[in-house]
Amino acid sequence: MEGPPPYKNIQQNDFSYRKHKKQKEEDIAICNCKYEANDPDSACGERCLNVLTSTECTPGYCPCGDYCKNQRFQKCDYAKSKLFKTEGRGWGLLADENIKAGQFIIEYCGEVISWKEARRRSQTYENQGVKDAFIISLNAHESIDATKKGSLARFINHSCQPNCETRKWTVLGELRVGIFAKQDIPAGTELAYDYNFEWYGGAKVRCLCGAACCSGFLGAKSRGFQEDTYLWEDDDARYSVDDIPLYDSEEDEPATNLPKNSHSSKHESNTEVKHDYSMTSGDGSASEHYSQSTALAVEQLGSIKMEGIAVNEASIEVNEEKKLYLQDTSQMFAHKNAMISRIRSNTPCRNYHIAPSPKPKKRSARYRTRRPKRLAQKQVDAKLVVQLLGSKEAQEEVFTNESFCHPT
Ligand SMILES: C[S@@+](CC[C@H](N)C(=O)[O-])C[C@H]1O[C@@H](n2cnc3c(N)ncnc32)[C@H](O)[C@@H]1O
Repeated sequence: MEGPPPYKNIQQNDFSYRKHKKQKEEDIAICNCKYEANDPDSACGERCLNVLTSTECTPGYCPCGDYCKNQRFQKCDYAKSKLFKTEGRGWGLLADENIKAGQFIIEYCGEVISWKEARRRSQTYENQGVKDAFIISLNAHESIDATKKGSLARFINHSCQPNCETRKWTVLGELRVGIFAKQDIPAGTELAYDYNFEWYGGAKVRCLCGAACCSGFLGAKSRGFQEDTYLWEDDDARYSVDDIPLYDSEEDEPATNLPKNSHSSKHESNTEVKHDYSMTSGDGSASEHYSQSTALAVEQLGSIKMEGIAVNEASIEVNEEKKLYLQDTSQMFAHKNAMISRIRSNTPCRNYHIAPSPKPKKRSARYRTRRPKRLAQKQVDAKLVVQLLGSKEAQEEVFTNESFCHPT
């Protein structure tokens, strides 16, 4: 049987992009554990101060010496696992022994690269037709790319009901990502964790994890995905109100009868919506592009494709919005390891459309309201209206102004 596409197996992160941090002696965390032969947990077990802060003990500094059990990343203290071919999800990893809840299974190794480099690479991989995503976020500034160099952890698939999870540990001054068991895992079971996949555009990949609670697509819970899905619904022809006149039924009041303040508030809200930047999918059909392609992806907001009119005026504000979005995103990444998705600038799915806007107002697409009814001039028979009006003053007022509203 044909194996997975070639990659270099590594058991420690690769630091070609930058040097490994040099830990200063004063920064080394030393626990106060004391090894006792009759208590195996005494040598840096659950109660070890370093374990409690997800920091590995530094060899030569740990009071337990060779008995220290808190050097699992450094010693590649992995659970046994093996590769297997899945149905529809490429390769996967199986537990090759019984694994206990909480056990360290394997490190997610790869090349440590900057966030910017991750973006650049993901675009390159996309262009090269790499189908699977292997870049995960390490912190707000860096990512781990296991595409060309990585450990077996790169084969662990996503599940919406996972038996594993990622955890970050500090090892010799550097942050590292480990895969840990969330529950007891019997030998022969597929290992899976929740990718927290960040979707920023491109094909929506069907999730084939098979869990009852499956969210349907990789990244379905991510902000980008949800906004995109929301906007697609908003643009659905069923919700279009472009051709609906100002008032819809006989019971509706004509605009001329509306109290002044209510008219102005209506106008205000219209203005607000008009000023809103609507980012909409240029081609709705792309949202239904349930591709099986799973090329790895890093967001590419820098290459936003703007279509429509009034782009110039709007662009400053859009950049603001973009900045906020990026800030949000990096903050999110500071808290979790996310498999990263990319905007594919060449897919129709992500054609941002900037609505014409005389004076832009900052509002998130998330809060975007439906497009307002068009303020069409209703043709009014003024004389008829006047006859129906009660007061003389009103009649005079209307006759005086009749020329303004009567059709000519
Ligand atoms: C880190 S790789 C996992 C290993 C990959 N299966 C392989 O053959 O190399 C992530 C990729 O695996 C696929 N994948 C993982 N979990 C999946 C799932 N639940 N449903 C569909 N595809 C999945 C997607 O293509 C994703 O981009």
